[in-house]
Amino acid sequence: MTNSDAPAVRITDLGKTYPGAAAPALEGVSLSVVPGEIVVLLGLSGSGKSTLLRHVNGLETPSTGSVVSLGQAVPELRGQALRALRGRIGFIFQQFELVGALTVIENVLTGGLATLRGPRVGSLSYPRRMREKALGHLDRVGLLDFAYQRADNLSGGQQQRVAIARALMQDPEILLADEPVASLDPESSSQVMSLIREIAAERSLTVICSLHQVDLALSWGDRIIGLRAGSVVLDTRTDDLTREEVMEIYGRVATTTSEIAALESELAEAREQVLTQEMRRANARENLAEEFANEEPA
Ligand SMILES: Nc1ncnc2c1ncn2[C@@H]1O[C@H](COP(=O)(O)OP(=O)(O)OP(=O)(O)O)[C@@H](O)[C@H]1O
Repeated sequence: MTNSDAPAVRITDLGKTYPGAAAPALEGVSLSVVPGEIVVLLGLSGSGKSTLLRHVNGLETPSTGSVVSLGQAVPELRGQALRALRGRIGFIFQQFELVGALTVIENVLTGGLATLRGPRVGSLSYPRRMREKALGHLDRVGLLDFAYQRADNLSGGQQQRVAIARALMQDPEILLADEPVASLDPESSSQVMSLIREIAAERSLTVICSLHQVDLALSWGDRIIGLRAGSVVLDTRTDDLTREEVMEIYGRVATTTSEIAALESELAEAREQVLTQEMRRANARENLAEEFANEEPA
């Protein structure tokens, strides 16, 4: 195998059981993702999508099996080596994870912090070349005019575009997206998903994205990986995949429109619960970040 044939991600027999959990979050998961591929993870809430994504950049450690990202055995990496790998893998979250009290450009600049030493306060404390790069990314996501506004003045769709610009500051080779449009309205969702696809094509990025929307997954991804209770139950290119085949991921055969509608309303409810929990966590994180930013130097 030449280097260019090497998978961007190779996962072999991955298992993950969280401490104290009655059942594994992942079990026997094996898959390879080739460079430039756009993969969607689909499955009910709790099926293991986030856990799988978080193994790709070492945010989780496997209980069994192996994860190789960009040629490196992720669970074996520590310290600087792990940080260096994470620098090559961008991550976009459902709740954007911006610091609302900071300006848009400062949020984007934090994406390049790993390359600098010491803390930075205010966009002018970053090198000029980084500010220019950040403005370029903001231009690419259509938000140049918003660069000096507070991030929390922007709509959800705009905030997610800022998060994309922030991820681009890392010059990532892989982009992981954990339900990036779950909290957006349909129009903003479609703008954000189109933007991710366009940017992935421009930069030959490998993308692994978890979604809840079956139709979006079918029209957007090159390949769908379906998870049910931590195991892969479908792994197929989207070209000749039908909606009914995809619905089988959800553990029952949904052939009629009303069955699909019932299942989707169940999904929407589950999503709502997750969203509420994540909003609580995001608020807590943001309060901490603001406290930290306002702290008097010792
Ligand atoms: N940090 C954690 N500690 C303990 N259990 C966890 C942790 N994170 C996830 N789990 C459990 O692991 C299982 C898989 O969760 P995961 O978040 O990966 O699923 P998901 O498919 O991403 O769900 P959702 O669509 O709701 O985000 C669930 O049973 C969940 O409760």
